Amino acid sequence: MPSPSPPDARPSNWNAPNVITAARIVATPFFIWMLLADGGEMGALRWAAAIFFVVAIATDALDGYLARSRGLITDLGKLLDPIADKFLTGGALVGLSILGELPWWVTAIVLVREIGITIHRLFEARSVVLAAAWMGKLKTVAQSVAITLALLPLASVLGDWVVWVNIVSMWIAVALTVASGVDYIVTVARMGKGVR
Ligand SMILES: O=P(O)(O)OC[C@H](O)CO
Repeated sequence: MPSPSPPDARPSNWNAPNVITAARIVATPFFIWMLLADGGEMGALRWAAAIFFVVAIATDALDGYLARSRGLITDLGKLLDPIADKFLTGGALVGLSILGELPWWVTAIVLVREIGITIHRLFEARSVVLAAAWMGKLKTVAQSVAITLALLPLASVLGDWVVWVNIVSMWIAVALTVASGVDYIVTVARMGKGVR
C-alpha cells in the first residue's frame, strides 16, 4: 500500500499576499496615468490618483500582515513586495517631478537608492533572499506619508502650512531613504564577512 505523501510545508508562491502584491504592480501604471492625465490641475483624476495611492499602500500593509499571520512568507514575496513598493513610490515621485511639483534631484536620489538595492537584492537572490529590514520599512512609511501629502490637493483647503509639512516630510523621507540604503549595504558587507 503506498504511504501517504508528506504534506508540503512550503506555502505556494501564488498565495493571497503575493497575488495582492502582483495586482499592485499591474495597477500602478493606471495610477501614473491618472496622476499625469490631470496635468497638475487638482481635479477628479488627481483625487482618484491620491486615493489609489493610499489604498495601494494599505494593501501593502495588508499583504505583509496576511503573509506573517498565516505563515505564507515566500522567497517570491520577499522579492516582489519591495519591487511593488518601489514601482508605486517611484512612479509617484517621477509623476510629481514631471508635473513640476517635486524637484528632480529628490526623485533621482530616491530612484538611485531604490533601483540599486533592487538590482543587488535580485543578484543576491541566487544564494540568499534578503527581506526588507526595519529601516527599509520605516523608509517606505516615510515616503508614503510624504507622497500622500504631495498628491492630495490639501493646501487649497487647509492653507499653506500643509506645504511646509509636506516639505519637512519629504526631507525626512529622503534622509531615511539614504540611511536605509547605507544600512542595507553595511548589513550585506557584514554578512559577506560572516558577521551577523
Ligand atoms: O528598503 P528595501 O528595499 O528593503 O524595501 C523596503 C520595503 O519596501 C518595505 O516594505
